[in-house]
This record gives sequence, C-alpha cells and structure tokens, in this order.
Amino acid sequence: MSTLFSNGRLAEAGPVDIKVRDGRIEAISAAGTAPVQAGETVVDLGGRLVLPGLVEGHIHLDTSFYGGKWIPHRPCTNGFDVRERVAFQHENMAISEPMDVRARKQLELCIANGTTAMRSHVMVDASVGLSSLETILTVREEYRSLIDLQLVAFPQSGILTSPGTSDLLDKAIEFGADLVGGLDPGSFDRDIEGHLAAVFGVAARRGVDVDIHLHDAGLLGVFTIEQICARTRTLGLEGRVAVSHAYALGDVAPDIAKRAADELARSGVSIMTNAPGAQSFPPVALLRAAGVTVFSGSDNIRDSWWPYGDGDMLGRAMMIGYRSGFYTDEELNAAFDVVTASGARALRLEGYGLKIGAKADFIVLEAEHVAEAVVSVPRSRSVYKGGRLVAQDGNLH
Ligand SMILES: Nc1ccnc(=O)[nH]1
Repeated sequence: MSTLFSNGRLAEAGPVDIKVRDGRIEAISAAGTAPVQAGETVVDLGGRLVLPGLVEGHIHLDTSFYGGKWIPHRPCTNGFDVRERVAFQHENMAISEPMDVRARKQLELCIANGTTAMRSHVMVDASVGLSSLETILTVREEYRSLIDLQLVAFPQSGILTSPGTSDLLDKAIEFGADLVGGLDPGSFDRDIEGHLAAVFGVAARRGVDVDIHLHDAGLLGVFTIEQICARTRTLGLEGRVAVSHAYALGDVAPDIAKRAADELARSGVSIMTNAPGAQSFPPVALLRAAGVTVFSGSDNIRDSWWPYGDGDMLGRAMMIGYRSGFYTDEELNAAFDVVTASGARALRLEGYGLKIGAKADFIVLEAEHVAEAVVSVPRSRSVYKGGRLVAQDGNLH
C-alpha cells in the first residue's frame, strides 16, 4: 500500500514529494517529479511545511486528571516538597475518574497535537503495586497504531523508604515496562548510593534503560548527577540513561554547570526539561554546546503538581525557547530540535525523522520555516502516523 504526499515543504530541502509505503518513507524527490503509480493514493500537501512527529519525552499518564473535573491546585505548606506533592496526588487520584479514562484523554490530546512517540512514567510503589502499570499497558495496546509509547517503572514513593519497591521495579519490567526510573536519591531516600544501586541493579539485570526524576537542588543535585554519570559509565550504559528535571543545573554557578555538562556528555546521559514554571531549570544552550542531549516533555498535565499543560510539544518548544532567551533562528531551531531529533535520540527511537526508510510519522502545518513554527505555534495541523492521517486541527481523525 503506497501513498504519495505531493507538494510538501521540508525545512531544509524545499518543495518535495514524499512516497510512503507500508508505513515508511520510501522516497523523497523534488515536488512534481515523483511518478504516480496505478492505484496509489495522492495527498496534496498544498505547499505546507512538513515536520517530523513531535516527541513527548516525559509525561505522567496515570496521574493527570485532564478531561475530568477541575481539581484546584494546593500549594505545599512549607516550600516545594516532593513528599507532600505525592500525598496530594494520592488524595486527588482517589476522587478522579478511573485511570484508563484519564489516560486515554491525555493520550488523545497529545496525539491530536502531533506527538507520535512518547515516554510516560508510571507509578510503581508499595501503595499501588503494579496496578497502575497494568492499566496503562492496556491503554497502550489500544493506541498502538497511533503512538509509540515507552513506559518507565517510576518509584514515586522512593525505593528504600517504600519497602518492597526494589522487587516491584524488577517485576514491572517483566510485566511490560520498558525502563526503570528513580526519584531524588538524596532527599527522598536519603541514601544516594543505595537508591542508585537499586535502580542500576534493575537496569543491569533486565537490560533496560534508565530515566531518573531529580528535583534535588544545588550541589546535592549536581553531586547526584555525578554519581549517576559514574554508574552509567561503569555499566557501559552511555546513551541509555536520562535525568529528568535536573533543576540543580539551573541553580549552580555556570562553571559548575559546565563541568557537570561535560560529565553528562562524556557519560552519554541526557537531560529532560519541560521549562517548569517558577523552578530553576537546566541551561539548555550550555548543555547542548557541551554535547548533552536535551529533550523535553509536558510532564504534568492538569494534575496535583500544577494546573498547566496542553499536550502540545510545539508549544513546549516555544516555552523552552522563551525561558531560555532564545531569539535567533539558530536558537529557535535548537528549541525545535529538543522536541524532535534530540527527543528521538534520548528515547532511542527506531526509524525517526524525515528520511528514506524512516517511519512516516510527520505533521503538516502552515509556517514559513521551523523558527516561525516555534514562535507562532500554529493550532491547525495534520498529523500522520505511519503515513495515515490520525488527527486534524486538534481532533483525532
Ligand atoms: N514533576 C513531577 C511529576 C510527578 N512526579 C514527580 O516526582 N515529579
């Protein structure tokens, strides 16, 4: 089965025809030159810009209440406190719609905005066991043709301070999770080496990648990053480990951030940031210049952590650029890279990009070029997954 997408515009190559067969890009040629085969479907892209599918690299499908009733945000009582936020999360989940209903709504929002690949953290701890993972695995199956979804077994209640979690993380991988996660080894479990030994133990035993939540500020956070880098290199996991949030990199003096960036680059450890509200956040340009893969995600969409989030990774690129002070075309292109090619590298996506042999996952919208798309965030888009139209102008097809 083949489709010819005629008269599209690639960011770097001008007007093109894109031939798609069995979900993959078979050929890209100058517009008007591709021969139309008998029985082939032709889709005229009308000169619009064709961009690769957006990569949602960090989301919590199990804990959002997007699409359900509005639950007002509760601030922490004494400054940002992960333990307190997790307690609020438990309370709110108890009064929300069923998890599968909420997860579907969130997935559909993201797909409609052009996300074609996603990494979601799913709570695995003594309180919920593997039940959240079981639900999200079922939902993943339903949406298999619309989105590629990786799941991280995420110890939201710590590992050492939540007895049984270490074994649960291991079981979660057997059960279908793709990666193992972690959470603030220093401030939450108060035992950096013990926590990391558990996380990397699962990674080594099960042969899975790692993605660790690290909200810890300042030098505690930087020290934790150094320990994560050391373990990554010891196990030869370069390119397979991510630190999410890494607020600390935005707290410390530039020379300390630069040294950490060099360590991250040499260890092949990527950094995820969502350009979070009032939190300090990693210096994206400095990290990229050092060779660190920086990727992004919505993180929380309408949940106990904050009321924001719309599942639009192009809008997220704008926020990253805005908070980073990115103004030049080169900088705006860098913000776009964070939500596309860098995301694909961090997630180790197979067949990503607008090239021959890649999956035909792309979005089509009205913009002169990438830089303009990042600042204008056009709402009107067509989203193609494996060459099939899956969403149009914010609605699933
Ligand atoms: N940003 C976060 C969302 C959910 N859980 C966390 O630990 N952190």
